[in-house]
Amino acid sequence: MSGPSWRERLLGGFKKTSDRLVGNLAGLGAGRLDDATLDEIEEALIASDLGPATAARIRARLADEQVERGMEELGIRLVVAEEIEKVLAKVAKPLITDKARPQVMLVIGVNGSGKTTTIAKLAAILKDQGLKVMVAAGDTFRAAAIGQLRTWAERIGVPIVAGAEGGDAAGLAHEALKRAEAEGIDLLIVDTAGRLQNKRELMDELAKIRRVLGRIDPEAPHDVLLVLDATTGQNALNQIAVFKEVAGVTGMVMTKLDGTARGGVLVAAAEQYGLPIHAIGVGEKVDDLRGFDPNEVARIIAGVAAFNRG
Ligand SMILES: Nc1nc2c(ncn2[C@@H]2O[C@H](COP(=O)(O)OP(=O)(O)OP(=O)(O)O)[C@@H](O)[C@H]2O)c(=O)[nH]1
Repeated sequence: MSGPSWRERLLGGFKKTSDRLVGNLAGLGAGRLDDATLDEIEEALIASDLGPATAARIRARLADEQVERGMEELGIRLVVAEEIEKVLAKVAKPLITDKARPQVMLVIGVNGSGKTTTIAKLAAILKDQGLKVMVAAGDTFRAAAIGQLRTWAERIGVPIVAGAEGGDAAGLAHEALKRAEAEGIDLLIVDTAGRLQNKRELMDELAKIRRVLGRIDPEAPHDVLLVLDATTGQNALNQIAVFKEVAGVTGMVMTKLDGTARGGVLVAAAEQYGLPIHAIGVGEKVDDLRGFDPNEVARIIAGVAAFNRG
């Protein structure tokens, strides 16, 4: 084995986030934690994209603990880590892949969020675990999206169902599920178009795909996975609201947590929506997508990964 470990990648991936949070908190704990200082801490946490609710809770906890003089910066960060962990622990849920045969997973998200790459990563990981995986190029809106998924499918060695650009996505999903059933596939992952600028069209298209799949298997799709690009910050949070409304999201994957200072948005998304977060992406390689340990990620974000608990 060569290359950095997952932990090293995780540390690298959240470095900017962590640096930003630590930078925002720098020097704030040197004096007494009076109201003005607590306000500053709360603002620093919000500036780090953690979301207002988490920031307010951390403020309240610091105030509650009757922290008198000289609360060290490190002490504050340990509290921050604990609170982040609590938020993440509620949503960090592995993807369950034994719901049905074939299990149908609809993958949604705006163009560029990392949808295709995430489908490829998931397909590769689950194939490695011994599942028979098939992908369907349901983003018929763009020829490039179809081509990109095809390239990935060939590289990973999983079957793909794809049609022509501009084809009917629901028809394609139907054909894919029929084939998946006939070929004894365990998991069918269906890509979709993510045209958020036209909410009505997107809603109609996703509803049609669901309807068509449901005709073959009333339980399908078993999962509706939303892929979010962490670098878009607040915009990613808005996307959750829209996709929840149009598609009944069952879980999320957050990508591009590497090289962005916006990793706090993972916490804000968890806090605000409480939807399961199945995996996070910290790079472009297959191995860069995984489920996560809330304690580990919280400590990395808060910049206390090197310190023991307690
Ligand atoms: N750094 C980094 N890049 C990522 C990650 N996930 C995806 N990408 C990159 O983001 C870009 C967009 O990813 P795609 O998978 O093509 O996104 P998409 O949502 O399918 O976009 P369309 O194909 O345009 O619909 C690609 O260059 C990916 O390699 C990640 O976790 N980290």
